[in-house]
Amino acid sequence: MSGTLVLVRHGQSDWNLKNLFTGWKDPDLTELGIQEANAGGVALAEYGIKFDVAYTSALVRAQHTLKLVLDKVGQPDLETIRDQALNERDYGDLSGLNKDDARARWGEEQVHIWRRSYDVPPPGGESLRDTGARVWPYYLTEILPRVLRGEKVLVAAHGNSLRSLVMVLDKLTKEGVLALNLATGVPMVYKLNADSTVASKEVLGDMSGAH
Ligand SMILES: O=C(O)[C@@H](CO)OP(=O)(O)O
Repeated sequence: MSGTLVLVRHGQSDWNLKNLFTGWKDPDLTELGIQEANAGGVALAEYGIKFDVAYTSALVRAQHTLKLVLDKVGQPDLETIRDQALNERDYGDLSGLNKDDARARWGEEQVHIWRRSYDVPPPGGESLRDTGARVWPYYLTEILPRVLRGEKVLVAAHGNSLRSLVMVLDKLTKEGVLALNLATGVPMVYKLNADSTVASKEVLGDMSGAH
């Protein structure tokens, strides 16, 4: 057995609440988002884990989530590395638009394809494959080596940047990833083998609450 990788999606953001495509825009957490992040931190504290390092994106909602989780696990001063490689998928021209307005304009099916498909990019933005093309190399070169050294690594990031990672870790197909929605503030605990394959996955909470 090698190390442990914990992934957590940020809590509800102001733009999740307003039902706006967010991408690289930078809203903070709502009150509910703060509660969700705190609940994730409590779940990790009860699980009994102490981290060696944390990673997050260049966006406030993920950084704020990480801070709340680290406070709950009693490690407020943990080494933290921020990198835009872990940012949310760039939503391009959809950024800032209301998701219901987009459905009315382009149709339910087209909007679902932009939101959840593997390789269809929203206009001017990144597909999940494009997002994975920056998340996965960052994971392989920066995060995975530390896990393989036996460290316990926490990553606080975003719905789609984490979907691109979970797709590979869980060996999901292009079709399988369509149905993957990550809940906000619910930690996913992966134990990795020395060859970097997944030995076990545990979800510390209810995955039904995606925004
Ligand atoms: O707006 C976004 O950036 C994301 C995450 O909230 O939305 P979606 O659920 O469409 O991937």
